[in-house]
Formats: sequence, structure tokens, C-alpha cells
Amino acid sequence: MTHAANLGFPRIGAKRELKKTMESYWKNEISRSELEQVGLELRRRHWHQQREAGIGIIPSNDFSFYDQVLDMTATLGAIPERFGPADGDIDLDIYFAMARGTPEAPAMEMTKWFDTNYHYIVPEFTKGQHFRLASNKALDEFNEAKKIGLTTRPVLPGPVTWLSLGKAKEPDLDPLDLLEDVLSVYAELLGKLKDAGAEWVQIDEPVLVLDLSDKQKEAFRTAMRALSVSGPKIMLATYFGKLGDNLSLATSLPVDGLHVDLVRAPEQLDDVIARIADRHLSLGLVDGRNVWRSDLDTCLEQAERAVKAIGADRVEIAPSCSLLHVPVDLDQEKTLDDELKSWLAFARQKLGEVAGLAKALNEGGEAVAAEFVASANANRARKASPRIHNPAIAERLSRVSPSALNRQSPYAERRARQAQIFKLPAFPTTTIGSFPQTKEVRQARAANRRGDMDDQSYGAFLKAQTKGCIAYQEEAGLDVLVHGEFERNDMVEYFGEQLEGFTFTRQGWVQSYGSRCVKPPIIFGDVTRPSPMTVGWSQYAQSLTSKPVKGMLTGPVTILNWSFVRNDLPRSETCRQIALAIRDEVQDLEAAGIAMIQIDEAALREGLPLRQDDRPAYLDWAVGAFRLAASGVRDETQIHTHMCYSEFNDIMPAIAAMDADVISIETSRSDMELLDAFAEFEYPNEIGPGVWDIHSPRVPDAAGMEDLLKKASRVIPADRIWVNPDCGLKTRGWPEVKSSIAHLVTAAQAMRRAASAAW
Ligand SMILES: CN1c2c(nc(N)[nH]c2=O)NC[C@@H]1CNc1ccc(C(=O)N[C@@H](CCC(=O)N[C@@H](CCC(=O)N[C@@H](CCC(=O)O)C(=O)O)C(=O)O)C(=O)O)cc1
Ligand SMILES: N[C@@H](CCS)C(=O)O
Ligand SMILES: [Zn+2]
Repeated sequence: MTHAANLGFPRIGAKRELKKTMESYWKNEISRSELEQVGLELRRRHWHQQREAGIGIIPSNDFSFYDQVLDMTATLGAIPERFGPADGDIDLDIYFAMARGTPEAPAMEMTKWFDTNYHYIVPEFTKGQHFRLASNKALDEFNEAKKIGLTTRPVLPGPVTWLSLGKAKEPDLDPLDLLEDVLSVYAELLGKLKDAGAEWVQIDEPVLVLDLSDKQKEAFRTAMRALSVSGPKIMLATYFGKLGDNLSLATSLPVDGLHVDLVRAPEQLDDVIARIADRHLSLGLVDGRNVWRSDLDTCLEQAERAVKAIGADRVEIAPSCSLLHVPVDLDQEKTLDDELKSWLAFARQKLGEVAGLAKALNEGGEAVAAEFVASANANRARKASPRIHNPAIAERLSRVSPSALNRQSPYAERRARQAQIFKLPAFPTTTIGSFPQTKEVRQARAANRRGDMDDQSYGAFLKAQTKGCIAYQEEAGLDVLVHGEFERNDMVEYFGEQLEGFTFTRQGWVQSYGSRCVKPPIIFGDVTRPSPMTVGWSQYAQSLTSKPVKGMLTGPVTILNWSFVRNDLPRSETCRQIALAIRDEVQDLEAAGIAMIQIDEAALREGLPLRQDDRPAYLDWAVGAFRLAASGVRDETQIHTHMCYSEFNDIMPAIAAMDADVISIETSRSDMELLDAFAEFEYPNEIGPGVWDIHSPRVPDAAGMEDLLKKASRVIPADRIWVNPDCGLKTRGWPEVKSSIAHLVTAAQAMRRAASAAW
């Protein structure tokens, strides 16, 4: 019999219960046991829902109070020294301190999980680091599920992925050198799981879809040999891409099963079948990264090929990856129109598809005929729907000339003209765009949406917020101001709501990091901009001050990468459509007198293909889309961009090719290390390296920021450096913001004094 399996369920809760409870705990409003109780209820609810959906192989330990990689770090006792003694207990408070930092100890670094909008906490390694089984979370959750009659398949991030994603804190340490010690803890944990009754474990090794070094390949052989000795059977899970040249490695490892992603890489099925030998094969057929209903007939045809080749008993049907990356339940959406809704599937609906496919294999097509027909009809209707095509857009795009991707003059000329106009001091200070999205702001928006606050009152409220923010920035002594983004629920969703071809959900939350969630808009059709989206707010803010106020836009690549994108058109085409809409907005801002315009491309790197070979083509169209959006303005208009991630080395030429006049980047958590890439590449334009880690509630002092700026000015010419935080301030509270900005301005002034003394 073929089993229906799941690799991971979204843990935040259909109504973001976990988020709300965690945030209450952090504010000391509830006790730890109340927090733990909500965790338990969510796990139970999700197990029940999976069972009800017809899933036979249900995961445990996919729940997390912050992040599954941090859970593994805690399990292995890999606590950085600043959070307590290496052999001390790891309780929830130390765990949260590692994730969020404390006044004394900066948080551990956080970065993007492969090519998703999910962030994990980066493990830290030192020489001679001692590992020990420091948490029984995986075991406890397995036992918890057993109490409700479920023998789950516990999930663990695998040792090679965990080490590969971590960071050595000493220059000549290779994390993989720690493998042996780490493996002994994994083996101990697997032994305990087996003793508790676990028949299988899911070991997640998504690095198997990356370009691997010989040392990583060898680490896989060592690791799987060690783990296969005495624990439960291993389902080795790979996802987010093709195994490619790692296929023979993956199929030579002593594991009992292999999960492959057949949504991203359907072409690998026959090769995998040919090499699977006597292992179980888990077919990732239902898209765990997007919200479209599956083409069940095609999925069934793929599954039948596997069953025919290796027998039903060794085949599992599954989503392509954990369902962490999609919203929980489409049935909660009461305002989406029926036609659009019929095209979609969220986590619970996807599990229904997985179970339906397994049933079709086990009982024959008649057993699920109605479901399959409904699905095929919906997909057919989607293809034929007049709502998805707008011929005028294709026609306009075909008329875009190559010159539309170039500014009028080279950067050096623009720089001179802009310097004359803006007359900024050395080390100009600015922020990235958003100011605190306080409870008051969110509640006003929620009241307006419910109809409890009329549009006029809501507009007046937002104007007052903006006015207060401009006054505050002037008082704080910032040089380049922003309007504060109070009118925006999210930097992508806000634009999605105003563009044609997009739809949005009410409850389609997806975890981004910790308690923070996003509601990615859904791009279902050709994109157009019916009217200006931001001009009124920028114009209003600029009318309040004589200092420049940056117009604030989200770039086309980021809108694309942070949305659920239609799967019936190449992503590059959809991106060009969005770029044209943003270009129109940029030109309208300029015409309205906005002299600096920031186009955020926070997610440009996130969309970078995981394999080197696929990268040039992506970078080519992504940079082209940015340039199309940004280049329709005069030389005097200063274009900024912003990116909040900390790996630039491999895409420096592309970043330079974007040709933004100023780029602000996240650097503070990595101690300015990544500026080396800008220095080595001799990045020609201006740079604002973040000097304040805004992901942590910690207030950085002026001396620390000054140190970071000094480090920056050792590698970047001082007259090209801007002073700003790592990212927007929407998640912070006003008191921390005010203290931190006062320190930031002080640090910039100190740098100016030192520079004028030296000149
Ligand atoms: C910069 N980042 C972003 C990413 N992706 C995006 N799509 N957007 C981003 O900004 N990826 C990388 C990083 C990740 N960082 C963050 C940072 C902050 C958040 C965040 O704050 N998320 C909020 C939700 C934001 C939002 O949509 N708010 C809405 C709805 C607010 C709400 O919950 N309203 C309540 C009522 C109000 C109340 O009582 O308080 C309700 O409707 O029930 C809004 O402002 O209108 C979060 O809450 O997690 C995300 C990613
Ligand atoms: N302008 C946005 C960028 C976040 S990446 C903000 O400030 O929140
Ligand atoms: Zn950012």
C-alpha cells in the first residue's frame, strides 16, 4: 500500500495563535506554562488535522517556538558562550535569548532559509566545541503524539545541513571538522527515539540540492553510516531543487528512504527510480512553495510510474517540502471570490490532495473520481479565464527599448549633479523607510478594514502619524527623511493590493521569522497599475519639511519573490510586468517633486537559484527588471536601493549593475565583514552599511556604531558612506528607536569630526 506522508505542518496556527502567545510571553503578560500549553494545543490540533486529512505518515518535531535550526542547535547543546555556560540547562528563556538577544548578549545571526522568505538562526562554531544532548524536545513531542495514538515520524535537520548552514567564529575552523562529535549526539538522540517506538525519522538534508564540495560529500557518507547503525529507519529528505550531480551520492547512502522534490525538478523522477534500489521513495508531488491547486492527473501519472517500477509498498506521496511555506487553511478565506478560490490550495487542502493521490493508487481512480474531476475542471477554467490575460501589457512590453534600462548619464556625472542639489554632510544619516508599526497603527487599520473607522478618519490618523514622524526626524537631526510607511500593512502586500492581476488573503499568514509573519499576495494574472500608489503620501511628507524625503517603493524582484506567483507564465515575464508598473510610479514620484526615491530589493538575493549554473540567467532578468523600474528619471533624481541580507560576495557584479546611486545593506550582525566584498569589487556608488541590528530589541550604543563606521571606512572611501540601520524600524518600539537614532546621529557626527580633522 502507498502511504500519504507529510514533511512538516505550519506551526504558527491558522489564526497566528503561536505568534500572539509568544509575543505575550515576551512582554511578561503570560507565564511560561501558559505559553507551553498553547504550543501543546497547536501540536495536537495539527496532528488531528493531518490524520483527518488522510495522512498516514505524520511528522513530529516540526513544531518550534522560534526556528527548527535553532531547535537543533539547542538539542546539540551548541550554546554560544555569551548566553551561559556550555554545560548549563537550555530552557526556553535561554533559547529566546539566543534568537532575540538580550541587553548584554547580541542575538545570533539570522539568515534566509535557502530560497525562501523564512529565516533561520545561524549556528555558531568554535574550535574544540563540546556537543551534548541538551534538549529532549524531539523525544518529548514524539511521546506527546503517542499519547493521542499516533506514531509520528520525527523530523530533524540533518547534521551536514546543520553544519553547512552554520558559521565558524574562528578563521581557520571548518564547521565540518566538528562532524564526528555532532554525530555522536545525533546517534544518542536517534537511539532514544527508537527506544520510544519511532520506526522512522525524517532527516532533512536540503543541502543535497546545492553544489557540494568533496568534503561535504564525504561528510554525507560518514554521517549516514553513523546514523544508520542503531536508530530508526531514515527517510532522507531533499527539497527545493534537483539532486542533479548529487543523485549518485544520495542513492549510495545507507538510508532506508529518499524524498525528492518533483515540483521543482519533475525531470529527475526516472533517474531517481533507476537508482533507488531497495529504498523507499517519497515523491514530493504537491507544491509546498506555492498556493495553486495541483494538476492531480499529472501527479498520478508520475506516482504510477514509481509504483510500477518499485512497487506500491515502497512509494510515499508527499508535498514537495514542509508546508511551513504556505498558509494553513483556504477555508478561512471568506472574501476571496469563488472563482479564484477554486484555483487554490493551502496546507490543509494540499494534504487532501496528497491523501487523494495515495487513495487513487491504493483503491483505483473511481475512489476519488469526484475530487479529480473537480480539480481538473478548476484548473481548466483557470487556464481559460479572461481574468488572467491582458494583451495590452504584452504589447507595451514588446515596445520597451533597451535604452529604457539605462539612466541618462553614468554614475560619476549623476553623483556630481546630485551633490550640488542635496548638499549633504559627510556620513549622511537616514533610515530605511518604516517607523514603528505600533499597536495603535495596526488597530486603526484593522478598524478601518472592519468598517469601524471611516476612510476620512483613518486618513487623518495616518497623516498625523506621518507628520509626527517627520517632526521627530528633523528634531533627531537626520539628514534624509522618510515618511514612515504607516499606511502600509507590509511592503509587498501594500503594493499587491493596489495592482491589477494580484489578489490577497485575509488569513493567509506564513511565518517569516520567530513570531513575525507575512501574508504574501497572490499573482494570478497580468499585472498593471491602475493609478499611483504612493505619490500622495510622499508628497504630503515632503510638504512638511525642507529636508529631502525619500519616496519609498518596493522593487519588482522583491514583489515577485515575496508573492505567490502564477505558474502559467515564466517568472521573468511577470517580473517585467511589475517593473513597468513600478517605473510608472517612479516617474510619477519624480513629477510630484520627490527628488530621492528608494526602490527596495530586499529579496533580490533570495530568488537567486540554488545552483551556480542557473544564476546568471536569473541575475540577468532580475537586474534588468530593477533597471527598467529605476531608469526613467533625470540624472538629478537620486535612486536608492536597499537589501537586507548579508551575503553579497557571489552577486557583486549584479549589485553594481543595478546602478543605484545609493545602496543600504544589512551588515551589523556580521560586523561589517561583508563590506569586504564591496571593497574587493571596488563598488563604485554610495553605500549605507547598516550599523544597527534592528532584528533585536537591543539598543546599540554610539561607540559601537562609530566602531562599525570606522571599520567600514577602512574598506570603503569615506565620502561614499551613509549612516543608517540595517533595515526598516517597523518591528521596533518608539523608545528603542529614539535612543538608537540619537546614538546613530552621534556616531555620524563623531565620524564627521574625525574626517574634518584628518582632511
Ligand atoms: C523585511 N521583511 C519582510 C519580508 N517579507 C515581507 N513580505 N515583508 C517584509 O517586510 N521578508 C524579510 C523581512 C522579514 N521581516 C518581517 C518583519 C516584520 C514582519 C511583521 O511585522 N509582520 C507582522 C504582520 C504585518 C502585517 O501584515 N500587518 C497587518 C495586519 C496586522 C494585524 O495583525 N492586525 C490585527 C489587528 C491589530 C491588532 O490588534 O494589533 C488583526 O488583523 O487581527 C497590518 O498592519 O495591517 C506580524 O504581525 O507578524 C514581517 C516580516
Ligand atoms: N522600506 C522597508 C524595507 C524593508 S526591507 C522598511 O523600511 O520596512
Ligand atoms: Zn530591509
